[in-house]
Amino acid sequence: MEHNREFEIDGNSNPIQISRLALDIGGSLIKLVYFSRNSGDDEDPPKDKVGVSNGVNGRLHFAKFETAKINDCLEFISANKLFLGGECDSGFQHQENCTNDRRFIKATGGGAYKFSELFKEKLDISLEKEDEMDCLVIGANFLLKAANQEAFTYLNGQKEFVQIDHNDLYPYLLVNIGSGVSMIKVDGDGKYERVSGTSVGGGTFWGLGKLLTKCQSFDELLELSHQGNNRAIDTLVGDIYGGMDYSKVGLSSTTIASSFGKAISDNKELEDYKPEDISRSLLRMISNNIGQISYLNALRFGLKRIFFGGFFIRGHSYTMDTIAVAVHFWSKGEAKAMFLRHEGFLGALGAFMSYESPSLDNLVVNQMVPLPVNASLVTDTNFDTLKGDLNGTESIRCSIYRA
Ligand SMILES: Nc1ncnc2c1ncn2[C@@H]1O[C@H](COP(=O)(O)OP(=O)(O)OP(=O)(O)O)[C@@H](O)[C@H]1O
Ligand SMILES: CC(C)(CO)[C@@H](O)C(=O)NCCC(=O)O
Repeated sequence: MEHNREFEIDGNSNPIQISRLALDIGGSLIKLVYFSRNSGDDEDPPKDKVGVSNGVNGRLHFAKFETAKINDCLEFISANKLFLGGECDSGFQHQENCTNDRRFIKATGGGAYKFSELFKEKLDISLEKEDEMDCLVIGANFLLKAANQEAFTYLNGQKEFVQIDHNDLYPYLLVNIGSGVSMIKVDGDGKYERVSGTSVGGGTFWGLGKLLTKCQSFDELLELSHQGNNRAIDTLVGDIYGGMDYSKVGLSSTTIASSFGKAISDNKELEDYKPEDISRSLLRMISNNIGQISYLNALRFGLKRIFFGGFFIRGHSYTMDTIAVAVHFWSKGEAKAMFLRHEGFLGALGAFMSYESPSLDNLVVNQMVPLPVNASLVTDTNFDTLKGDLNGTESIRCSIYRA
């Protein structure tokens, strides 16, 4: 059990009980959300109106694995017995008492179809499939309503949390930047339409970046972009206009006129460019493009708020800044780009929320209190297969109760 502190025997020697695991198996990453109930007496369980205990306290945990390393994920689930919850879990029973022998976990994303057999074969688990878009919307609505300090704006390096008025949440545009990008107009709980998408997304950044820079990991590529200068490769308006702005149409000399445009005229080979400059140009090109398409879709439907999720963003300042500037620029300040702390976990959370336990009519997760320790979504760490990377240490205190 040394892989993940959350599974250690606690101070009272009570094993922490894991119940309810959900997966989002995407083109690039597998996201896991699971609930561990508190081991004992540290907090009173939730009570109903007449004071009868009707729930359990615990923590929501988040972890992720590269889809290409799905065997690490299977090993993680197996080693930590994450599947013991599932249907057996009522949220109230001890797992030892569970007599149900059918094991299933909720799963969404394309991989829920692609890897269904693998889960059956290796873990004897059935994946109960939930629609990817349904899950994204459920996850986003849930976070926007239930979580403290979930949505924030990012402008000029400043992060500002946005207070969401539950009565004035809809409509909004949800832009999920995964391997590809989905744009979803959300009108309410379960009311949405996928209005657009683009194949130029996170997979494009990582895929092209890998080819062009020889980086071995996404983190390395992202890290490189910090030190790069996109002007080394991008053609700016000033490069075309002899250093001047093209002010008649509102283009300053520093605006990118053509991403990677200098590669044509420079007469250089790939090796002559610094990998950090390539990474920066690529990140800027893709973020800009997504910001612009998002704004155009918001405009189509008169939406003022655009929430961006997906693991491409990765809490990365330059990515968020570029997207926010693009939305601000194209909308002339009318539309607002907002980001979500749990960016990449929307789908997995949606799958998690879709459990219908026979003994729980309505599942409600409340008391979302981000933990001050280990709760940062912006600390970049290297991928650790058994812990999941970055958000593997993230957990949120919450309660599950019968509504
Ligand atoms: N450790 C990582 N390894 C690979 N890609 C990463 C990593 N961290 C962030 N990314 C970025 O996140 C993207 C995947 O995001 P996300 O997990 O939200 O989508 P997905 O579910 O895999 O994709 P899709 O929904 O299109 O199937 C990658 O394409 C890459 O740009
Ligand atoms: C195919 C999905 C939905 C899989 O998550 C995603 O990668 C995506 O939205 N791609 C963009 C496809 C398009 O609309 O062009």
